[in-house]
Amino acid sequence: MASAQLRQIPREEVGKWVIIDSTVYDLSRFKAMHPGGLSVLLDPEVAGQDATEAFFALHRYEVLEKPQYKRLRIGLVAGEKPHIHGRIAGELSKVPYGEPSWLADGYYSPYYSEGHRKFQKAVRQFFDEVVYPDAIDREADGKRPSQSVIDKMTELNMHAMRMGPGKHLQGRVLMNGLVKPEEFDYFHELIITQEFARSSLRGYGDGLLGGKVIGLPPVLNFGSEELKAKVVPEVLSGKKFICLAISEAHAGSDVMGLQTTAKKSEDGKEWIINGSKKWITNGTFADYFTVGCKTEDGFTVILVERGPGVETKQIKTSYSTTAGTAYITFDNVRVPVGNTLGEEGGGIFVILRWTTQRKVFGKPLHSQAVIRAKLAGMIARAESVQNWLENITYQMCNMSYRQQAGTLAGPIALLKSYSTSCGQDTARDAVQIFGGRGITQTGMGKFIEHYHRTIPFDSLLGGAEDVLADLGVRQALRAMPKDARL
Ligand code: HEM
Repeated sequence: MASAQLRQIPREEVGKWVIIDSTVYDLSRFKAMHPGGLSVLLDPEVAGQDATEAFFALHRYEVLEKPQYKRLRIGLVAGEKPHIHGRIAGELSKVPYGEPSWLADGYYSPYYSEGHRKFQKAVRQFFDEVVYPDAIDREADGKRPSQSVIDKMTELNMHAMRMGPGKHLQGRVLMNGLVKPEEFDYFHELIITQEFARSSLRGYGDGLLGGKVIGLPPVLNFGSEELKAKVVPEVLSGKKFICLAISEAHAGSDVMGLQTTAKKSEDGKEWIINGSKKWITNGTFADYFTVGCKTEDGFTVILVERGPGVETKQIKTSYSTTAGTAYITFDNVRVPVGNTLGEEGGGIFVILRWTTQRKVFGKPLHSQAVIRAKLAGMIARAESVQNWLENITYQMCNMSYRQQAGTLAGPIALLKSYSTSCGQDTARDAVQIFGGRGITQTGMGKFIEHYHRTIPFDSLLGGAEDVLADLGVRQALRAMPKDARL
């Protein structure tokens, strides 16, 4: 803050002005424009007084940071210094349980090295300074994330890092050289994912090539060399967007019930695709579509480039339009057979392998036991999810890709289901604690309102909660020893 240039005003001379956090504000010209009205500012407990407590009971800190309100500052109370702060770019929160325990003061973790810590700090700084301001603006205007943010992410190779460890990182400078490609592991990926979530704006986060995280792996793992050489660099440099187009109006998580068809042309050189897809993240602005199709042999995944016969329309969901959620129609779209990802008829393998891995009053309020009980539940849920997540990440760091697919699909499905159900419980509790503010899109409870509104997405995307939990249990049942008895 530019407090250094502000003049010193003795407390007894503050007169008609107002003090907030040892800073003196002249509200005379602002009064009539105050969104909270005039009368509150004329209240004898506010006008000419220290209104710090009253102010922070009603506003988020960021209100004071806005340039139009910064101009109302005229001085500092002599001999005092402001000490209240909001979000400080790049810094860790000191609020208990406000960070995963490995980032909390005095805690240890077997999973993270000094290198991970430096990496986390740099990623947070980047998110706070570059991503967060754009997230706020785009949530407000509903437009797709700014290309300038996508380009800055490209400079750090963030798009490539979001795909996890692997060959696609070779030869790249990651996070300005902070981590070598061969050292990048699943904990680095986890750090990026969690910093993404911290921006608190669910739709925007998905808008930042969220479709790529699920749409590109089938290309990387099952595409021909020719296809990869063209598509992967374009997508990882943020120049083109890709999305995963599986679900349909008739079939959500039920992949085998899809109705979009792909038939071979007479000369056998092309696929001809017809059908529609619904709820496709990034679809409105995607250049490539990883499409699940019904074919003669079963279910086949095919990469489609935007072109004749492909149409995308925005779907208005209860999260923001920044995610580009689309309804897509394919009308006799012709695609070279070389765009087949994996085996013809082998599509279920291509998709399931990825979707199961997707993660992804008077007295203070806390003086009431019922509120503390809610907080206890919220803390326990967040801590248990984080610990389970770190354990699975650790297993991933030590298993081959094949072992991960075989051993971890069930636990990941259960963890995904558990974490989104915890998230929904926590969102409900948070709204109860915040009251009306928790259902208001502006002001103090805006992130609670946003979270409560958007958490159901996570419980549905990548496999509905109940379906995934059942998948996890079925995998466990298959592994039951045949000779074990009670
Ligand atoms: C620098 C001084 C102030 C500024 C710049 C300011 C600005 C604002 C803004 C931008 C809002 C809209 C709320 C939001 O969406 O976050 C608001 C609401 C409000 N303000 Fe202020 N305000 C100031 C001082 C005060 C003071 C001293 C009081 C008296 C206690 C007050 C009482 C209120 C009330 C009651 C609301 C409505 C809150 C709600 O809708 O929940 N404001 N103010």
